[in-house]
Amino acid sequence: MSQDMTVIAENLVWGVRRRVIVDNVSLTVRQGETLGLIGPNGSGKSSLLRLLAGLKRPQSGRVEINGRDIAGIPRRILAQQLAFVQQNAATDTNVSVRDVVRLGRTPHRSALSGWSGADEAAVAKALERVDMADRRGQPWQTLSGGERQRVHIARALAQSPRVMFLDEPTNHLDIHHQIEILRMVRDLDLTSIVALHDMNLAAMFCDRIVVLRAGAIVACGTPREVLTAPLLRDVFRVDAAVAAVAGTDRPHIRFQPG
Ligand SMILES: Nc1ncnc2c1ncn2[C@@H]1O[C@H](COP(=O)(O)OP(=O)(O)OP(=O)(O)O)[C@@H](O)[C@H]1O
Repeated sequence: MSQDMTVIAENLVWGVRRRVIVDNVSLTVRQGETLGLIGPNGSGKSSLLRLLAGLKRPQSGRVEINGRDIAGIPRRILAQQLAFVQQNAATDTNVSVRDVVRLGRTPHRSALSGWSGADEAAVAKALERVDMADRRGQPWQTLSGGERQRVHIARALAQSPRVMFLDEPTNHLDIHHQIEILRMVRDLDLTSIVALHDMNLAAMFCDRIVVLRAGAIVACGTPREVLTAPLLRDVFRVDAAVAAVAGTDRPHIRFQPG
């Protein structure tokens, strides 16, 4: 199998009754790239992520990963390649942190194989990466919101995916962990698509940014190309001063009270 984990969406359309929620979206996410998805509340970021990950079927259009239409890939095979970190995902059974992260190994195990050294190593490394190794025995229900979020990210990492989808992964996280998680996502050797509200974080960590409004792409490019004062006014209805961060080609946004 080729190792090229390019994600290609062609003319995706999805809606509910007469309302179009994802409106003819086409995009390409290159192997190894970190793509940011930004847009106002309700602009369709989560819906688009779910279509791209094969968790929802488009009404028309298609998604191709590694050159294959994902509609034709069995769920288990897809889960060996894609991981999804949901917004406010719930885990409501009586389990420990380690148990939650172990679930990430499920797609790689067969009914006959026992828990292997490789499984154990993947879980240990994932817990380490999100700074939760010393909490592995703690009951899930007792974790704080940010700790739960980090454990869900660890579960996705334990899945050893080639493509990772993250829906507002920095929600609930303190600033240190916001930066650490996004730095890790950027530096991992995988293709990632991240819905984010914080545009300065998107500017810092994404290779390219797609801007959604009412389900349609209104801009796509590098943070410098996309995050301009006119776009922020037009799409997000805020006044902002955008400056280049010294020594980089990345913008920094300073929002201005009206
Ligand atoms: N199953 C559904 N039935 C009805 N409406 C839906 C459904 N799923 C999504 N929507 C609507 O589609 C729109 C887009 O939702 P989505 O969650 O994709 O937006 P979002 O950009 O991720 O929003 P946010 O920034 O608030 O998380 C919203 O107005 C939502 O209410």
